[in-house]
Amino acid sequence: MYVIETDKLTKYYGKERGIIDVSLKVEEGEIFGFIGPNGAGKSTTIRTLLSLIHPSSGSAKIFGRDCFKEGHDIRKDIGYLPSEVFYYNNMKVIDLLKYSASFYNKDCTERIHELAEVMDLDVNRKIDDLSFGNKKKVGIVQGLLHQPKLIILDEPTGGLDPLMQQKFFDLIREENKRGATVFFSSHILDEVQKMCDRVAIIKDGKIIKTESIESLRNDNYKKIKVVSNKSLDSSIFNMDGVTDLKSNKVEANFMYRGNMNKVIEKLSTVDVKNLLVQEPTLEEIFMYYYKKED
Ligand SMILES: Nc1ncnc2c1ncn2[C@@H]1O[C@H](COP(=O)(O)OP(=O)(O)OP(=O)(O)O)[C@@H](O)[C@H]1O
Repeated sequence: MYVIETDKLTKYYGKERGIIDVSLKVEEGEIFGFIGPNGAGKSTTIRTLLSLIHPSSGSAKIFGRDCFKEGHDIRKDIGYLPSEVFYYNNMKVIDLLKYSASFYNKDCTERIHELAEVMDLDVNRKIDDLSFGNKKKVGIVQGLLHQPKLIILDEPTGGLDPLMQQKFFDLIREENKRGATVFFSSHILDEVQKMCDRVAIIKDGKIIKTESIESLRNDNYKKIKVVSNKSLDSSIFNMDGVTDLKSNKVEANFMYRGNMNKVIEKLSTVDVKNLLVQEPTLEEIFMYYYKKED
């Protein structure tokens, strides 16, 4: 059984595209990244999973149960951290957290204080008096206080300083070790790379790739630079697997995905002065997928 399973999940806002045919499978215990630029459909997918909005078509299950029929029950085992948090400002932090805890059939008091300590949050202050970052911390404690089985994070780190981001990531890793599955939406590649086992890339409402971070890195294209001692006919590199070929009289730069021996064969006709084969950065890998689908 998958913790999250969607099949061709589609949401239109009137005529406006939200998401189209989003099919995802998230396994128990994974930290699953969901990455895409602004407007790609990350929040729409999450809000649909949480049955905060209804899909136009397709299905979604969490813990094997239908999100739309059983949303109310399922949510008790989900910790959700929205990208923006809004509160009744004249409440004290502790009162808000106790109120949130009252939705669950367990005593969360100890966990509230543990989390507040880790996140360096003064629970006796009024929400009104908190900075944006501190309000975000309230959201984090609120999302985790009931020790959820599934944690859904929508762009969670906005507003947190680097130290707090680090503490937050450590906290999420601990929750994951405890057994929680994590669905982590972000447009920040670096944090996805550090945190996640697998990642789905979403663009213009559609999933364009689902892959482990490791194989995204390993099975991907290489950046190749060839410098020749003599003038170089770069058209020899017009072959399957080569993209972005740029050249001048003695130099060729290109991306290559395929059997390296084929490149070496071509190089045997060149008087090579220098050869550079580089792994692309994760950023370049993502840009490659975004561009390829245009
Ligand atoms: N309430 C709404 N009414 C109309 N269109 C909407 C609504 N909410 C989202 N959309 C549209 O749906 C698409 C997906 O938006 P969504 O907010 O899910 O993207 P996102 O990947 O979460 O982006 P961001 O990182 O900017 O939050 C966008 O084109 C957006 O304009």
